Amino acid sequence: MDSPDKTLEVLGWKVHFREQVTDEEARQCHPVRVMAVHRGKIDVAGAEFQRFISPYILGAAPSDDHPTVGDWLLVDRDTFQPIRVLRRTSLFKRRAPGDPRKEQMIAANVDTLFIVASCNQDFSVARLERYLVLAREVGVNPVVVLTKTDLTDDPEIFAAAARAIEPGLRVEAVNGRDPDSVARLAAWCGKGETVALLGSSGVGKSTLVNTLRGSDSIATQAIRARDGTGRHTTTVREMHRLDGGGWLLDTPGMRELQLSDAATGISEVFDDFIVVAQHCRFSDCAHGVEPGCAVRAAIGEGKLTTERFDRWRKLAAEDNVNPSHFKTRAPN
Ligand SMILES: Nc1nc2c(ncn2[C@@H]2O[C@H](COP(=O)(O)OP(=O)(O)OP(=O)(O)O)[C@@H](O)[C@H]2O)c(=O)[nH]1
Ligand SMILES: [Zn+2]
Repeated sequence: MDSPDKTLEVLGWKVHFREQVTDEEARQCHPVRVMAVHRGKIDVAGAEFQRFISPYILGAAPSDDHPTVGDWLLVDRDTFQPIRVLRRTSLFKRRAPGDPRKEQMIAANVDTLFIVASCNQDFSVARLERYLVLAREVGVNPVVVLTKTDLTDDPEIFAAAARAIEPGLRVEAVNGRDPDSVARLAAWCGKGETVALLGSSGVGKSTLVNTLRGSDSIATQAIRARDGTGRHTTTVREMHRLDGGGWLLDTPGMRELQLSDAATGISEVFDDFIVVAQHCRFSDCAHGVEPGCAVRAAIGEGKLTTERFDRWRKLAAEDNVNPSHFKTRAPN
């Protein structure tokens, strides 16, 4: 597969996937992307076709990878039987409702995660930090999107607070209803790029999706009018085409995602604390009243802030799967 087909590129085919395909597989298989997952069948698109096929990989154990929306899959050229799932760039998953031991896959191969918040009283740095931790865990590039700029006199105050969370964090402020304003997000929504959105209820995710899609096909209004709760529900797991040539993954589970075992993500978002804490006198320092605490010292010198320290501690405490990661070194 030396020159990936243009059609595949439109679907999001990248070097990362092409490199995984052996010469023999290239002769015997088609790479296809899972566009939608239905009960008992998946909708896949390849270089010159789109069709429903069986989701079952012959000989796969229940614990093996099975295809989810966004996945790249190799299928037999003649039978369209799925052969294997290509290694993902990112995977959103959650504990299965009703069975915490099981994991449920939500979406694969998302390039960019739009973390959506609004420029009003709902804005919360702590919440943004939680979503950033999640993005790190999943392996997607996070972009903070601040909506409702038209409802505030000074969106820059919100943007500055978001940018202060970590160096280099991309923050874009938009009026979600205005296509010209939402065009700021075009860089991440171009040909073959896959995006997903996260954010709390009412921040403007559906509005943004509609503007990005250039249509009103995820109609907030109709659903709202019917159930009156203001809740918007998407019922199928599928990829949606964006105006700019990209893809949007907006599956039901996506919006309900919670932080679960975000240990790795927390240490990346708070790596400045982790680095300083390595200089605490005691390896199990709780950064409270211990003598020789480097974290307290850095806060005293104004190098670290109390606000972030509190958020770090809070997030770490919530991570009940692996509470020990608040300590910065493994116990000897
Ligand atoms: N003025 C203004 N209103 C907006 C903007 N974005 C969204 N809204 C409005 O805010 C309300 C909530 O927007 P939605 O797009 O439904 O929010 P959501 O995040 O999808 O909410 P859930 O479906 O509950 O998750 C709607 O009345 C939108 O019209 C914006 O940028 N400016
Ligand atoms: Zn300490």
